[in-house]
Amino acid sequence: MPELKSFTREEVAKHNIEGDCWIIIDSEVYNVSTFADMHPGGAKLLIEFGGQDVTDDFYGLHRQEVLIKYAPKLRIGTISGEKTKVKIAQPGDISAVPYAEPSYWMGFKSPYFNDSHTEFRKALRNIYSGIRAEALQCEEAGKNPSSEIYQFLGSEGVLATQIGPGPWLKGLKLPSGIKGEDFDYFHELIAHQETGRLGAPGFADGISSGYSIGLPPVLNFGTAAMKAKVVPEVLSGKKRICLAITEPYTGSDVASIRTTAVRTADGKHFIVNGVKKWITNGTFSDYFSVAVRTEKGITMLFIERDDNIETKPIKTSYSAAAGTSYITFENVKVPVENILGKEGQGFQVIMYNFNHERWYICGSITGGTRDVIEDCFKWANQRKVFGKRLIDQPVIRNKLASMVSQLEAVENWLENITFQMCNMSYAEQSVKLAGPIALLKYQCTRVAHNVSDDACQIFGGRGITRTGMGRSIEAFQRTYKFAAILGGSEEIMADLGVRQAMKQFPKGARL
Ligand code: HEM
Repeated sequence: MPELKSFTREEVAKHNIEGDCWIIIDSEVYNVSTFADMHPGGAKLLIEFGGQDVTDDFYGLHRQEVLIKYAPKLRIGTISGEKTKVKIAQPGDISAVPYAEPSYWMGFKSPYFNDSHTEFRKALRNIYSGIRAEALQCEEAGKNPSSEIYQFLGSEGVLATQIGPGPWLKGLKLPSGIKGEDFDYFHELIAHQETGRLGAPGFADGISSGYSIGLPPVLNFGTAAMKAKVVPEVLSGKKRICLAITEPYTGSDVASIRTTAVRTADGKHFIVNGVKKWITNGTFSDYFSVAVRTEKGITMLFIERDDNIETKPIKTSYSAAAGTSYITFENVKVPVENILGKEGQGFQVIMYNFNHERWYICGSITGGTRDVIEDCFKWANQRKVFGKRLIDQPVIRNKLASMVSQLEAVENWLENITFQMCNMSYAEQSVKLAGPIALLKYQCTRVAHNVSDDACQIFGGRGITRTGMGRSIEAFQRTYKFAAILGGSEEIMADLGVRQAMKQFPKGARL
C-alpha cells in the first residue's frame, strides 16, 4: 500500500493530464494515472476530471465497495486540514440509514429482542462480510459454494443456526459465542434475514436452502444411528443434504408424486426409481431426504448418493450457485432402516417441517426486501437528476413510503409469530400457526413483489443491470419469486390460511 501523505487542493489540481492524473474523493487523494486505462467507465472520463474533487460524481456512479476494493492500490494521501465525511461501512456494522434495519436496531424498544440478538446479528453479518466477495463471484459465474466455504460456515456455527433451536445445538460453537441452550427462534430469524441480505440469492440458497429443509426429517424422524452420523457431518459442512419431494408432474400437490420404492424379495432393501425436479442443492448433495411411494403409500427415505443417482443442473432465473437440480433415481438400492418415520406416513414427515420452512422463507425474504429498501434510500439520497436529489422528488418519496409501510407491517407480524413459536408447544403451533404462517408468507412475497417493482423504477436502467449501483435490485427482481413458490405457492398459502381459519369458525356465529 502506498504511504499516505498530506496534500493541498492546489497541489492535487496540478496532476490533471494523461499519465499524471490525481483525483479527490472525500478529502482523500487517489493517483489514477495508470489505473485510467483499466477503468471500466473509460480512461478519458477520469483524465477529464483529473486534479478535481469528484466525490459527488464518484458516488453518483459507483457503489462504495468499488472504493473499498481499489483504495489500497490507488489512495496516496489526504487533503491537509480536512476530515473524511463519508462513512465507510465496516464488517458487522448496523446501518443507520432509515428503515435499513428492523425497528429494534433503529432505536425502538422491543419486547422480543435483547443484547444477545444484537451481538448475534453483528457476528453473523461480520462472518458474511468476509465471504461476500466470493459469494458474488459464485453468483455471477454460477459456481457452487466451495467445500472450503461450507466447512468454514460449519466451523463458525453458521450452518447450525438455520434449523431451529434444539438439543442438537448443545455444545456447538455458534456465532457471537451464544450457547445452544440460549438460542431461540428470534436468533434463527436473524440468521435467515442476514442470509437473505447477502445480495447473492443463488449463493445464499446454495449455503442454506438444502440442509435447512433436508436435515429436519433426519433430525426429527431418523434412527439414533443415522442422526449420530449425519447431523454432525452436515452441521460441520463436511457433507451436504437436500430435500427431494417435487417432481416434474407435481409441485405443491405432494400427494401426486410418482417416484416408487419397491421392496426387494428378502425385504431388506427398497429399489427406488423416479425423477425429482427443482431440488435446491441437489447437484452437490451427498445425502437426499426423498419422498417416494411404497405399497403402503407416501414414505420418506434417507438416501446416500451413489452411481445410480444422476443430478443435473437446472438453469433457473437466479444462479446455478444454488445447485438447483433435476434428479434421476434409477434402481437405487436403499436399506429399509433408512425410512424416516413410518412407512406410508411420509406425508406427516413432510408436513412436520412445513410451518418452520414457510416461516424461515418469511425471514429470508424480509431480509432481502430490507436490503433493497436500504439501497433505495441511499441511491435516492445521492443520485442527482434535474438539478436535485431523487429524494427531493415527491414521486420518489411516495414510492419509499409505500415500500417501508408494507415491509414494516409484515416484519411486525413476523416478530409476533416468532414470539408464538418461542412460547407454544409443537402441537399448539400446528393447530394455531399453520394458517397465520401461510398468510404471512403470502403477504411477505406480495410485499417483495411490490418493493422489487418500485425499486426498479427508482434505479431506472441500473435496476435492470447485473453490475454496478443497481446490482442488488436487479438480482432481487430475478429471484424474489423463488420465495413466492418454494414451500407452497402464494395461491396455496392464501387458500390454506383461510381454510385453516374456517376450521375455527364458531358454529353459532351469524351476521
Ligand atoms: C478511484 C477512482 C475510481 C475507480 C476505482 C473507479 C472504478 C470503476 C469501476 C470498478 C467501475 C465498474 C463497476 C461498476 O459497474 O460499478 C466503474 C464504472 C464507471 N466509472 Fe469509475 N472509478 C473511479 C473514478 C471515476 C470517476 C472520477 C468517474 C467520473 C466522474 C468515473 C466514471 C465511471 C463511469 C461513468 C462508469 C460506468 C458506470 C455505469 O456503468 O453506470 N469513475 N468505475
